[in-house]
Amino acid sequence: MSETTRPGNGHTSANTSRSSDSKHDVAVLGGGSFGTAMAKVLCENGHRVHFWMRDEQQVQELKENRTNSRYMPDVRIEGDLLPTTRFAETLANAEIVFVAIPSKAFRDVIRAHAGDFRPNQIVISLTKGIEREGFRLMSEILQEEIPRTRIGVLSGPNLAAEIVNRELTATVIAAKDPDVRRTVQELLGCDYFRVYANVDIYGVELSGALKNIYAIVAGMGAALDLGENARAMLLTRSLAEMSRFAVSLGANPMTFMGLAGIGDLVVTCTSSKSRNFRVGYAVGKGARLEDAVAELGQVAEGIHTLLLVKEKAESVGIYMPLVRGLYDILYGGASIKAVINGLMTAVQNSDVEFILPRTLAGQR
Ligand SMILES: NC(=O)C1=CN([C@@H]2O[C@H](COP(=O)(O)OP(=O)(O)OC[C@H]3O[C@@H](n4cnc5c(N)ncnc54)[C@H](O)[C@@H]3O)[C@@H](O)[C@H]2O)C=CC1
Ligand SMILES: O=C(CO)COP(=O)(O)O
Repeated sequence: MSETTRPGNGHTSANTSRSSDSKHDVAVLGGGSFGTAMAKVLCENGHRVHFWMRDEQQVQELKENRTNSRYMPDVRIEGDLLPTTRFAETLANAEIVFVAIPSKAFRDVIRAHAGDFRPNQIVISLTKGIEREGFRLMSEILQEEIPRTRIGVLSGPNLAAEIVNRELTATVIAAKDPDVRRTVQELLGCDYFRVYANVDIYGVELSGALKNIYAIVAGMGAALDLGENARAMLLTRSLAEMSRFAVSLGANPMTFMGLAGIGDLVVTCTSSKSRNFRVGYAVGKGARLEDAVAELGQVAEGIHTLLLVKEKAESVGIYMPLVRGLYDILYGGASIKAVINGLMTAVQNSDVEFILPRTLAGQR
């Protein structure tokens, strides 16, 4: 569908989809696919967007052509956009800061510039990953590095490639502070982008990171053409496994019924627009993992998240057969066929373990 005929696209130029009358200074950190998508929504909503990235060439291209062709070819960002490589300048006037830096670099970037954040500034993580050291989520890193800011997490079924075309999308803002939730809803919400609220920061953030693992699994399943029943089984057992893990670490199980849980799992496990799905698909077709990642040229967080979750699950004793199977394929040299066979012939167990605990499922 073209931009001009899309249902959510009742407008063709900047400022016409703004949800609130007032213009705010906002910052977006990270010039990749998702930073670009969020900068575009914010510009179209009429805000002044200070857009930080490390690459001077990208900044020049955005200034001259209003495009970021490395990550979003053919997409123009209209409106009040101020791209820069100067971090302090980005934050100086921003009321709210959105961070779209991959998890591997997240702490380093925030720590290096911690002094530039102001007390009470709102800082929202858009990143769906986990830090190796201490199994920290991005909001926990923000809490440690810039504790005097007000922190939130945005997560949901949000393929950047669709958002930049104004395809109808919903997301979740998770924050304890109602003012933070309201501010994000007002700044980002418009006729193609809806923002729902949650208070379970840990559940929203963890599910965003975990679903990347299952998108790789789903990509593999698609490459092998396992069938529709298998696709439904994989998706549902992925949900069971990720919620088992997250709930045992303190998340609210109900979060998995929402957009950040099942919503994000569905979109990434069924779409070839997901980079994690594409990596799984390539490996399922016989590519080596390194080649699949190199070919992608963008971040696929699930590759790293898998290692951390496998380690964590083993250390705290959480049963995660899909994580274990994917790990054996990607890092242990196991054949996909052998892993599938192992999963299908394992002890038969409970469907919904919040109703029938796994330990009781085999008893009569
Ligand atoms: N692309 C998408 O559809 C969505 C992505 N996300 C999440 O957003 C985060 C960022 O992903 P994308 O923007 O898609 O990745 P990307 O691969 O498109 O871009 C990554 C960006 O981070 C920058 N970067 C990497 N290391 C850096 C450093 N040390 N300092 C400064 N910049 C650095 C790169 O230069 C690049 O601009 C990931 O955690 C991803 O899971 C969340 C929702 C949707
Ligand atoms: O998180 C995403 C959509 O919600 C994007 O997924 P990928 O990182 O796999 O592209």
